[in-house]
Amino acid sequence: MTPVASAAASTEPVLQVRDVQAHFRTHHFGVSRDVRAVDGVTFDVRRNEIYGLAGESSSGKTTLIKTIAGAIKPPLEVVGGSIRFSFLPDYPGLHAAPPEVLERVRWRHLSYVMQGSMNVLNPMRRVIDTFRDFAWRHIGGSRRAFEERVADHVSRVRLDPAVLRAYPHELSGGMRQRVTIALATICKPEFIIADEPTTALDVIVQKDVLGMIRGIQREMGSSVLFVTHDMGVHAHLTDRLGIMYGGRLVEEAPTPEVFARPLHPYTTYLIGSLPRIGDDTPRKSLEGSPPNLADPPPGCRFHPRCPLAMDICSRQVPPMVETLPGHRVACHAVNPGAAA
Ligand SMILES: Nc1ncnc2c1ncn2[C@@H]1O[C@H](COP(=O)(O)OP(=O)(O)OP(=O)(O)O)[C@@H](O)[C@H]1O
Repeated sequence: MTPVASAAASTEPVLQVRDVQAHFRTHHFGVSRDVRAVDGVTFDVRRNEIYGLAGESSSGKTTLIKTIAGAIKPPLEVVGGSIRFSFLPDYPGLHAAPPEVLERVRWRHLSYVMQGSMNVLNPMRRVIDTFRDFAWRHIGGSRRAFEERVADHVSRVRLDPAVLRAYPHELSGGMRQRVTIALATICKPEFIIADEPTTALDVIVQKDVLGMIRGIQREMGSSVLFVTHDMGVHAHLTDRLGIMYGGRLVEEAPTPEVFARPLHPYTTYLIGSLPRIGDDTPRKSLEGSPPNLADPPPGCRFHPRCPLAMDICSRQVPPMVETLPGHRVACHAVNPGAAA
């Protein structure tokens, strides 16, 4: 693997998401339902950075990355916006690209690490066969040279190359997750999408796997879109962080800035609810429940739960404003007059 200079993340976007809307649309017995799971999301992921997406359950994180990954199946529909990758500039999203283009792009330019490694590992086949299926056509060369490269690569994620001859069920959860990281990185893709990849692992293995993702990303200079509800993981791993609430992005900033200076009241709550060593004061809980995205509240979707809510909040959607350099937030209380 060729090391790539990796000081600060460059500002050039590899992914440009613009006003994306993805809804679950169902029609049962003459009744139509439109769940606005992703409703107007705009952000960039730059070259050589780990961009985190956070937010509580049902905020739309998984739907957003499924949409970005082109994994759109009914009832999910992309109803607006565009998702442009630098390596696929001619299509407004993977969902709009023909299958032969996707074949070319997947694993080579874009790969995934998902929760539950069994999704990608075929339980009936040895691990090496999965590597052959996904990566050989991109890497080429003789079978022997390919297998040597795979063996070398799995040792980088601290696995004994003997795992390549094993069936997935013979490996522990942590080992399987390392195998999926090795699979996702063997072709040195420019972009890696990771959805809660460590959530099912115990804390020690989780730390190890996160360190590995960071190490490989730095070395390859690739970009990672990393989704987890775990703010502690974001604090340790991501470079920039987007906070989702009710299908929308409500705040975005470099990760240390989000933790040091959260501006949106929802982000303040998320950070305030993190446990701290030596601090026994009870954590603040948030009144109310997440919005019903089939019938979301008008204006700011957070207003029914917001301690700072004003009259305008129930009437107008707050625009996302760059309130401080590199720090965007969508809140009428933080940016008074911005909606005018
Ligand atoms: N197949 C589906 N049909 C209808 N609505 C759905 C479907 N899948 C998800 N939703 C709805 O879309 C919204 C966003 O869900 P999503 O899973 O994207 O959120 P999330 O932030 O990833 O949550 P979690 O962390 O629990 O996975 C929720 O209101 C959810 O109920």
